[in-house]
Amino acid sequence: MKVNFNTDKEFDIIAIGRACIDLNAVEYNRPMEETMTFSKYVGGSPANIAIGSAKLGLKAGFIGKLADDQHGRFIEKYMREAGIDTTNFVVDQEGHKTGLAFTEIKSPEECSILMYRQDVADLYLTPAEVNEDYIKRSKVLLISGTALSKSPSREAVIKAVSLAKKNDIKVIFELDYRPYSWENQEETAVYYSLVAEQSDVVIGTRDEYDALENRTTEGKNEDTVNYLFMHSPELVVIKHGVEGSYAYTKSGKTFRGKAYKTKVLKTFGAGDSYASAFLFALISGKDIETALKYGSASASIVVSKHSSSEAMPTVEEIEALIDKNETISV
Ligand SMILES: Nc1ncnc2c1ncn2[C@@H]1O[C@H](COP(=O)(O)OP(=O)(O)OP(=O)(O)O)[C@@H](O)[C@H]1O
Ligand SMILES: O=C(O)C[C@@H](O)[C@H](O)C(=O)CO
Repeated sequence: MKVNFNTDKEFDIIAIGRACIDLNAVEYNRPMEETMTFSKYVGGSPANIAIGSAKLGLKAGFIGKLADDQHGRFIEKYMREAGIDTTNFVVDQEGHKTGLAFTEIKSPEECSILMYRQDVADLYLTPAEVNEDYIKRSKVLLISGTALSKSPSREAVIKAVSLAKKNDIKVIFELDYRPYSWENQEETAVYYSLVAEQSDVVIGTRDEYDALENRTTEGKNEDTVNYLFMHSPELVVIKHGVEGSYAYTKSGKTFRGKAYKTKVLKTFGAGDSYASAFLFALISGKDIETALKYGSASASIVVSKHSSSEAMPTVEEIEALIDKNETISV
């Protein structure tokens, strides 16, 4: 079963949200207090997804706000050289800074991210900086949930969603829930449900859907999809870490994607690499079952490497892993 996209578009995917810096511990398998050196990469979930999908051959664009500093310029150059259209990046003129994410790798299972996101430029994107003529040129608009956490970025994203709907562009909502970005869970649930109900495809982990539904205990996938299918979504993807993922269609079908065996270095980056390859496969006309394999294989490759963005795999690497067929049974 496939998802249909508008074929006569210049861009396959335009992402909106943050493009930031990841500083990943070079000395790992220890607490960050003992890490003296970090490697710099472009980061931020929607930027990682745009980079991953461009590496797989999609034509990607980006809507976001960058700091007028060395980090902002590094991000723009890196993304442009990765083949992403960066013409709709706005450069902040009010002294806001680039978001930084320091990653701690204590062990392959124990990873955490220390975020510096006070007054970050990406959350100052305004509705006036979102351009209808740009969004109209894409098959897909990819929304990252964190961009809904503060105004004016929140309103900018809501405007982008309504422009996409007006122009018959598919809205993909990657929940990308980062609790520290939000005032409280009530607020998250309000904006997450507002955007999820208007989206065509929603992708998130079980925990993220619990945030969307404002639950304190783990919800059931069946209840989540029953709720979302009363609204716009035609496809809902729910990820369960190493236990794999499920894709549910409005027409009542369920598909399961199994995780692939790998030597895990760290766990972050899994979600972004999964989304980029899953969307690449769907937009390239592959069926949902195959798209789940692409997403899982891509994630399995990225968790074995040091970064999230730079480590995004090629189609050949993904297909080689799928062909090996060494899935994790849980
Ligand atoms: N340890 C692992 N080994 C192999 N594949 C994995 C592992 N962990 C996750 N994956 C793959 O990555 C996919 C997404 O992982 P997960 O559900 O943890 O998403 P996420 O929480 O969004 O990721 P992130 O840690 O980047 O926020 C899974 O469906 C699975 O296919
Ligand atoms: O999304 C972020 O802001 C940080 C990411 O770039 C980081 O690599 C990560 O968390 C990926 O899951």
